[in-house]
Parts: sequence; C-alpha cells; structure tokens
Amino acid sequence: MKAIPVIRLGTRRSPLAMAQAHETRARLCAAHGWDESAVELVPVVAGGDKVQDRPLADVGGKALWTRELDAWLDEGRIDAAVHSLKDVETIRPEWITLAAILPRADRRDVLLGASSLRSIPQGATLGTSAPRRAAQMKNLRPDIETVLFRGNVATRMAKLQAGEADVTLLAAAGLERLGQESVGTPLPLETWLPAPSQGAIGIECRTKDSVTRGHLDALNDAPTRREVEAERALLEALGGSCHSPVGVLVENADEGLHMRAALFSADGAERVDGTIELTPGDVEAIRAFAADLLARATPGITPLFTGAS
Ligand SMILES: NCc1[nH]cc(CCC(=O)O)c1CC(=O)O
Repeated sequence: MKAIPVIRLGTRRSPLAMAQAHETRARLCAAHGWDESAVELVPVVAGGDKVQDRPLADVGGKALWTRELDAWLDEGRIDAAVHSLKDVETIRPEWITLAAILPRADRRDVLLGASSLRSIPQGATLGTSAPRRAAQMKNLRPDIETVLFRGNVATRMAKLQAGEADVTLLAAAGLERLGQESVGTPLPLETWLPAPSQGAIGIECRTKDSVTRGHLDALNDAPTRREVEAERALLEALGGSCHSPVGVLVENADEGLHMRAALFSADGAERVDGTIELTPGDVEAIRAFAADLLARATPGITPLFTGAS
C-alpha cells in the first residue's frame, strides 16, 4: 500500500481561520482519497491577532497576518499555510509559492444593523476598521460617522449587539464559513465593491517543495485564480495594500475578464471609478489601467496610493 503523507497545515487560530483550514483539509482528503489524519492542522498565533485596539494600518501594516506562518514555513515546522487572500500582501518572497486558490465564496460585503444602505438612519455610526468600508460608506452616505471595530467576526458582531455602533459590514464569505450566512443583508455588487481577493482562500508552500506543491495543485480553481490574480495585480500597480481604500471586482466574462474598480479618499468625499476588459495575465494592461485611475485621482486620493501612505 502506498504510504499516506502527512501535510502539516499552518493556520491562524481565529474561528474563521480554523474553518478555512478545516475546509482545506476536507478538500485535500477528498481530492487524494486520504483520511483526515493525512492533514495535521497547526494553529499559529499571528501578529495581527495580538493587536485589538488600533486600526491595523497604524500598527505597521505589512505582513501582520503572514509573518508568523512564513517563519514556521521557513523553519520547516509546517508544510503549507492557509490564508484569507484578502489579508496577504501582493508581493511575497520568492521562496513562497501560492500553490492553490480555492473556488471563491460569496465576495459581497454584508450590512448588519440595517436592511439596506438607504434605510440606515441619518447620522448613524458604522463600526469598522477597514479604510475601504469606511470610505465607501461615507461616499454614499456622508452623514454616517465611523467608529473603530477590531477583532474577529464574533467580536465585531458582539460590539454591534452591545450598541457600540448602529451598523457594521462583514464579508459574506466569512459569515458563511462560520455558519452565519443568514445574518444581515448582502450588498449588491453593482453598488458596493468588495476588497481585492475577498472570498478567496489561498494555500502557500515552499517553492522548493515540489511534493506539497503537487498535492496542493489539485485544489486550485483556475477561474478564481484568474480573477484574484488580476485584482491583486491592480492593487500592486496602485501601490496599495489591504489597508487601502480601493474596491475592485473582476469577473470571468465570455472572452477574458471584466474589471471594475474604485479608489476613494479616506473621508469618502472623493472617488474615481474605472472599468476595463482584460486578457488573463495581461499585467501591462492592468498597470496602464492603474496609471489612468491615479491620473484621474484627486489630491485627496493620490497620497493613499503609490506607496506614499
Ligand atoms: N480582514 C479580516 C478578514 N479577512 C478575510 C475575511 C473574510 C473572508 C474572506 O474575505 O475571504 C475577513 C473578515 C471580514 O472582512 O469580514
């Protein structure tokens, strides 16, 4: 009998991260006919989990969710790491490979505390720590003030319940993975743009580890990868990060990809929109599109991109 490998799969410890790790294990076992013991889940505490009282953009930003898992991967303590791709920097070290992107879940944001953007009472407060969510809301509803909401999904829902804000926004994908798919109102993609990579789970391993790469390759969803790579290429071309007030949506169309994006000023007063049809992998076209958005951006928007933030 062929020996069954054991893949040590690193994950953050939050309930959402653990749910994503369990999903990854289930998909690996299904794809290869392994039983559960072939994939060992290894929970690791990430830097971003230790800071709960400040916007992440103020904490020093970069690599907040990836640093510890990268170190464990580098030291050979894990073979692969599961991430919400939305939280992973666009530029990764050469020695790490994004070996699989799982089929994308619902990429919409969900509004909790009101049944639509219009029905939020005048002067209500939005609890969020995401610059994109804060700016996009203020763009549509300048009367709304934001208050800082950090912590995992359950913590943020508890803060809403406790009245620390009137409404909040959470990713549909995260709610679904936590069995909370029926709470709140998903916002239509026509009027509300999600973050780059939202709803996509990525699994990384060491570039040199061809055995693990081979195992993970079976999980990769090509249509999701085309979308997500284009979204991440735009974020990179803009000089943005997961803390940048940018919304983007790439969809597979009959021929190629359709991309829609918006940049916001931090206070939401200013906004620049664009759309483009793309051939998958055409990073040059994405760079030109990013340059066009930045050229049309106002002084309120520009400093938040091109690395100046
Ligand atoms: N920033 C935290 C984070 N990172 C990924 C998700 C949700 C899952 C996903 O988008 O794949 C969330 C929670 C949220 O934004 O509500």
